[in-house]
Amino acid sequence: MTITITAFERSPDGGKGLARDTRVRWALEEAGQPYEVRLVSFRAMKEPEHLALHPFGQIPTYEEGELALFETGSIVFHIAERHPGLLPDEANARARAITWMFAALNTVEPPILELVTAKVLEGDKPWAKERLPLVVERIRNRLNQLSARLGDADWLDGAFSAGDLMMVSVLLRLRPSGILNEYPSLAAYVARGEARPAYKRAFDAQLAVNAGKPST
Ligand SMILES: N[C@@H](CCC(=O)N[C@@H](CSCc1ccc([N+](=O)[O-])cc1)C(=O)NCC(=O)O)C(=O)O
Repeated sequence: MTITITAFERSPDGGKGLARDTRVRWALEEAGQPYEVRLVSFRAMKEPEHLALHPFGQIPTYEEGELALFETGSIVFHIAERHPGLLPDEANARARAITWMFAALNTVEPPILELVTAKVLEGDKPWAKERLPLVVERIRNRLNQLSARLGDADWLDGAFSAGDLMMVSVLLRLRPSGILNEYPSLAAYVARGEARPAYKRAFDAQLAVNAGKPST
């Protein structure tokens, strides 16, 4: 059955991989699954048709026959469950890879999103200058812990998995801040993810959508 995802008609970053449809595109490419893309405007995302798919009026969504999903973690897990290439067959290794998916979304991404909030949404608040260093400290704490665990391994737990796909995607959000470059082993880990042919196809596909469109 045809897989259809939704993505920004025009991504604020000009389609350079930070919007979360990249994670789903990457998973589908790793799984070798063809997919269609329905582009949605910011306005359309808040209209009933899209809200029926995504209660929070966001992208991405995933449709396949009668099934409609939202939340990139859930969508990537759904793809990984049904196609080889993203989760190990061995039960314990599979469970550990899924643990790393949750760790990326629940433990590493929140402080990174706080930085985006602190800078973009709260930057003009009188207390912003006081808050920002606290946010950065929480990110550095997590990155110290993550780089200690990764050590000199290529991936978080043996072969590349959906856990790495999610962790690399989360860390990519940090790149504009420059903080990632303070952790050479994590920067190299992210670069390994970006070097994967499946990631390159996902990135190029999103960029092509935005080519020639001024970023908002
Ligand atoms: N928890 C949800 C979060 C989905 C989400 O944040 N979607 C964003 C796009 S990806 C987040 C994002 C957007 C833009 C950039 N950028 O750099 O341009 C980066 C990331 C969205 O639809 N935002 C519009 C809205 O909420 O009204 C998931 O993981 O799927």
